[in-house]
Amino acid sequence: VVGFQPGLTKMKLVVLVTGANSGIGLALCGRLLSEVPEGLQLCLACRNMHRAEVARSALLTSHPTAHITLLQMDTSSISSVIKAAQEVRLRYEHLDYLYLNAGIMPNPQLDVKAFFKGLFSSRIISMFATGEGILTQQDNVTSDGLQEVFATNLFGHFLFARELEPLLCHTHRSSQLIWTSSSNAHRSAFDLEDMQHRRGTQPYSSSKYASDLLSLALNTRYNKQGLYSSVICPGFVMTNLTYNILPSFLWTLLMPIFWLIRVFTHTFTLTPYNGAEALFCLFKQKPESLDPYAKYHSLTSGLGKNYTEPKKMDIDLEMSELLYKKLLILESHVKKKNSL
Ligand SMILES: NC(=O)C1=CN([C@@H]2O[C@H](COP(=O)(O)OP(=O)(O)OC[C@H]3O[C@@H](n4cnc5c(N)ncnc54)[C@H](OP(=O)(O)O)[C@@H]3O)[C@@H](O)[C@H]2O)C=CC1
Ligand SMILES: CC(C)CCC[C@@H](C)[C@H]1CC[C@H]2C3=CC[C@H]4[C@H](C)C(=O)CC[C@]4(C)[C@H]3CC[C@]12C
Repeated sequence: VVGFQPGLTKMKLVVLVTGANSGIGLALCGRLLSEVPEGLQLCLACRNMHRAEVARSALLTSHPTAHITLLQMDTSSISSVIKAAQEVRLRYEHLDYLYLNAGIMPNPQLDVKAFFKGLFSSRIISMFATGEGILTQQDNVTSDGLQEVFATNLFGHFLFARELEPLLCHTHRSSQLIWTSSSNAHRSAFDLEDMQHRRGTQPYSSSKYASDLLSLALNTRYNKQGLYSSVICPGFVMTNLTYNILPSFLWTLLMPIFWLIRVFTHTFTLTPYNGAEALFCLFKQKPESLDPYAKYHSLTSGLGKNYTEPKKMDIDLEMSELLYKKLLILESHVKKKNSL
């Protein structure tokens, strides 16, 4: 196990970040290490170990005394998630922070007509802030027979957190689950009868809305056991996830315009460092003080100042409970199928 030192977990805060080898996840790791250089046992959970090694080396270059371990996990694969959770249970007695950040938006398509229509409507600011109604994706099916976006962004994380329950639930010590959701999460894209979004063209929005609902249900279930869940939106950030939407030369041309747009909507955080603001902010908050109905947004002002703002989500308890029950049924189904 790369960088693993038994006994270390007793003194340090244990933080595990999924999708930690690039973008917002990697930026968060850098920010956490700058905040608590010595007091952190950081575990980077990544599907690609080569990229994980590169990320670990980069973090160690800027934080040479940091304790960083790696964990192989593909959140879209049931067996990989179960195996990774087993490994975490062997390594640690307790997890203080579990950042559920890995995510995909495969084959994104910009609806150019809807975009230009939106440009000349009153929806313009919200269109830029959320991307609502102008982006579609083409989903795939995993070898477990699940929709890939649902499996990667939501279900793999759900299963992982459930498998880590003994490390997350303690009456004398609190733990935090922090989901990287999105302002692109919309109720209209989500259907309880089709929670994997097999039929629609907005699996990304659906999976993020599901994570907002799930976070609420987790709070209902687990707060008494010291586990708190919250969701954040990093804003619009230039990362591998968004580069795919347009050709790279167009992004370069658009950059000055994006800096200008930031004057009107602070949601254009643009860099992974800025996007990680809300994730970093929640690290410093008492979980009991957080609002389970709020999404915490990373925002960057026209002058480049970062801050975090909570906004009420369009979710309700009844729907969150129904989703939770459906996820439990799917969990027992996939475990049975994998003979677990
Ligand atoms: N960029 C943006 O504007 C926004 C991003 N977000 C969310 O932020 C999160 C981070 O994305 P971002 O940093 O932008 O994009 P990146 O593509 O840079 O990061 C995504 C991370 O998730 C990992 N990942 C993807 N699929 C899997 C998988 N099956 N198993 C394990 N890890 C996986 C990637 O690993 P690998 O290198 O192996 O692909 C990578 O480390 C995502 O959840 C995204 O939805 C939310 C709102 C806006
Ligand atoms: C001149 C045009 C071709 C410029 C098109 C710009 C759009 C491609 C982008 C404008 C706003 C962007 C987004 C906003 C919200 C993001 C959301 C929070 C998320 O989770 C994923 C990515 C976004 C939808 C992002 C995607 C690109 C834009 C629509």
